Amino acid sequence: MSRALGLTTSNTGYSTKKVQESAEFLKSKISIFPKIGIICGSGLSGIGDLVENKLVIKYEEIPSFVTSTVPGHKGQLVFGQLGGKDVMCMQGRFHPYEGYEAWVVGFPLRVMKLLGIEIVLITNAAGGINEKYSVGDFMLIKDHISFPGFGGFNTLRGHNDDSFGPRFPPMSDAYDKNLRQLMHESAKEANVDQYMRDGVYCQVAGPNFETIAELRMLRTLGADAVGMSTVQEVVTARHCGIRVVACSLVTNKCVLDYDTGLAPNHEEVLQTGKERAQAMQLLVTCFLRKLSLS
Ligand SMILES: O=P(O)(O)O[C@H]1O[C@H](CO)[C@@H](O)[C@H]1O
Ligand SMILES: Nc1nc2[nH]cnc2c(=O)[nH]1
Repeated sequence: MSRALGLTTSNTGYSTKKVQESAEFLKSKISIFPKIGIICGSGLSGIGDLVENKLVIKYEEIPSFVTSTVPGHKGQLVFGQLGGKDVMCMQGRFHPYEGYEAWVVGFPLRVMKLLGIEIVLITNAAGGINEKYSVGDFMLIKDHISFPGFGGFNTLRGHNDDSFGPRFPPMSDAYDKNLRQLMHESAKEANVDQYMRDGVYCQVAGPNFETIAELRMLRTLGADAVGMSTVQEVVTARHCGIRVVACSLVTNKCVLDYDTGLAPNHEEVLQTGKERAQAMQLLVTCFLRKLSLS
């Protein structure tokens, strides 16, 4: 245990040895090395079900992978083809509120890097703060705010392995402009562009949903949607040079007024995921088809 800056932690950060062990294990199982990673958000694991010629590897089989404890997250990697591209798909992610250290949450992205992943497509379920958003809309993430990050819950905290990336990586270009453009074009082609928004994702620690006062504060700060994931994955990916495109599904409208009697719940989140699964799958498949790899 160490005590620094008022934060008590046993976190020593990423262990390159552990990342290498995970990557070596996966390399021994696969014969095709994809360049695209996909992360399925809550209720969106159907994207992984569409993968063809599947090789499924449960997280508990992979050295140093933890398990997904949240309903709607299957907890397995799927290798195969989607939209004509070789992909590695995470059906289930790790969240800070599950009790995992920040580096554990971002760990799979380092493993992706060693496997040769160049682009990661991240999805999540989020509550819509922007009053123009409707349930079922997609929000292409153009930027983020991370409250856990501000509080020191940073995936890059601890020893920096320079072979992955610099000590102080920029995040001004976290969400790749060209990939966002391609996602918009894909939305047109998939005929879902009327649901497509561009916005700022705000990560909170969870697992409780926000109070009304908190949501009003997030709105004032410029957040368009709120969730409990994604940022540790994005920061880890960008640190080691993986390009990122990320899309939220607005699964519920955040309640910003008192006395409505309305309250969010995870069942509603999963239900919207179910209802919008096909549209999200179409969008992702279209994007992959249009993507040209170097
Ligand atoms: O971000 P994903 O994993 O999609 O899940 C979102 O949905 C859950 C809440 O219903 C939280 O875990 C939140 O982060
Ligand atoms: N924090 C948070 N996460 C979510 N995930 C899906 N909806 C929500 C929400 O309203 N708030």
